[in-house]
Amino acid sequence: MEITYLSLGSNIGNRQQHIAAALKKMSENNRITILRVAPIYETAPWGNENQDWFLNTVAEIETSLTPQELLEQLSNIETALGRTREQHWGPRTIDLDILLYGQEQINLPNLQIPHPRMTQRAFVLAPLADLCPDMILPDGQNINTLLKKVATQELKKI
Ligand SMILES: Nc1nc2nc(S)n(CCO)c2c(=O)[nH]1
Repeated sequence: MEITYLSLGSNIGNRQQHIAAALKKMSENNRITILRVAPIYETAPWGNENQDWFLNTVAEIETSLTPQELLEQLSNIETALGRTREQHWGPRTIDLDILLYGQEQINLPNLQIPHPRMTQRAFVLAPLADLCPDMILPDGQNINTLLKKVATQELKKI
């Protein structure tokens, strides 16, 4: 069993409901145990600023699924909740990203762990730091140092 951190985000429709529904579907998988969920943040859109603000949080889970199996389960949940992949980095009903899978470092065409952009994103680092204030990433970076670097990205706890 590995301790895994997931990013959840939504910026279409009832954003809080989409996040709650995704967590519920995860909890219904008997190979996933949700241990803790960070506070939810309202966050400025990153990457493509020309879209609505998101709600984001991070969930800490324990899973016996392999990283690839977990990715597949998360994709199934996104589809079940009406995710359509129109625009890259565009609006979405729900987005589930694997941030960390234990201390593993994975680099496959369809799966990079730790998430390659997580250190650039306040909407990931802030809730992750709520759960793990002294986290050191597998490559040795300190979460508090990283948080300072993204301090200009707007977000607020709801
Ligand atoms: N604030 C914010 N900006 C984002 N840009 C992208 S892409 N995404 C989707 C996650 O990759 C988000 C997000 O979840 N939150």
